[in-house]
Amino acid sequence: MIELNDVAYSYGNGTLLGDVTLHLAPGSFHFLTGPSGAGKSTLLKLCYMELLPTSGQLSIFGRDVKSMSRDDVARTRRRIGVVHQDCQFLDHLPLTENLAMPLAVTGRDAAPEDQNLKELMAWVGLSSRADALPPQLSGGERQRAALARAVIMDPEIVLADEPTGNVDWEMSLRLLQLLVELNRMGKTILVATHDLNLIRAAKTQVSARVLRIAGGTLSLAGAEL
Ligand SMILES: Nc1ncnc2c1ncn2[C@@H]1O[C@H](COP(=O)(O)OP(=O)(O)OP(=O)(O)O)[C@@H](O)[C@H]1O
Repeated sequence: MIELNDVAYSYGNGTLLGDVTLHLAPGSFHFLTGPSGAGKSTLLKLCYMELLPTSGQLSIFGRDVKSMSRDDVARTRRRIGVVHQDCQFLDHLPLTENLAMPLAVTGRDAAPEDQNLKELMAWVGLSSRADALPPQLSGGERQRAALARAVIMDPEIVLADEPTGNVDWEMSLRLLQLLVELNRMGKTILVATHDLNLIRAAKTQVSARVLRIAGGTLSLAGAEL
């Protein structure tokens, strides 16, 4: 689904990532961990083509990103759902309208009474918050809303950057459960997280590979996980 071969990335002030090789197979579940500032978000941005490699090869759904036109990139991105670290919403629009926004962009039905939208709200446990404005949501509600928005286009891949940041343990487990359910539906999942307890909890439920990024390189995490 996503293949990085000897990918390096630099923001211009020295190499942040060097020779990173990563293959995300269809239906796989990966965690990406490592110290703050190691480059987890950067690697996710490469997987979403928000950034392009400084060198090396990045292929998504079998196509080298270098050969993609702007339209190809837009089409490819629709097949990837992203939960951003800061999960921003349009504060003046109710939650349902925020979640329906990706549908509206592609000209699909975005009405609040849309059945898929209703089911999605129920799936993340936010049916009763449909009319709430984003600033009225709790941290856990925002994170669940961000996950719902990421999957509204029924993507094949879900990339989540610290999806359990700023929520308590109970809510972390609930969010993990949603990610596990998505994986059981066949979606390929990549989650960047600091939370080793979350990874341990996940490993009792799914066969997840844990990668650690440090010093610019990617390796399989140790036996402590
Ligand atoms: N747009 C940018 N321009 C320059 N440097 C950047 C930019 N974005 C990130 N960096 C730097 O790149 C490094 C890696 O950042 P990144 O956000 O990928 O790390 P991370 O592992 O996700 O960190 P955290 O766990 O704290 O979220 C950091 O030193 C950061 O300051």
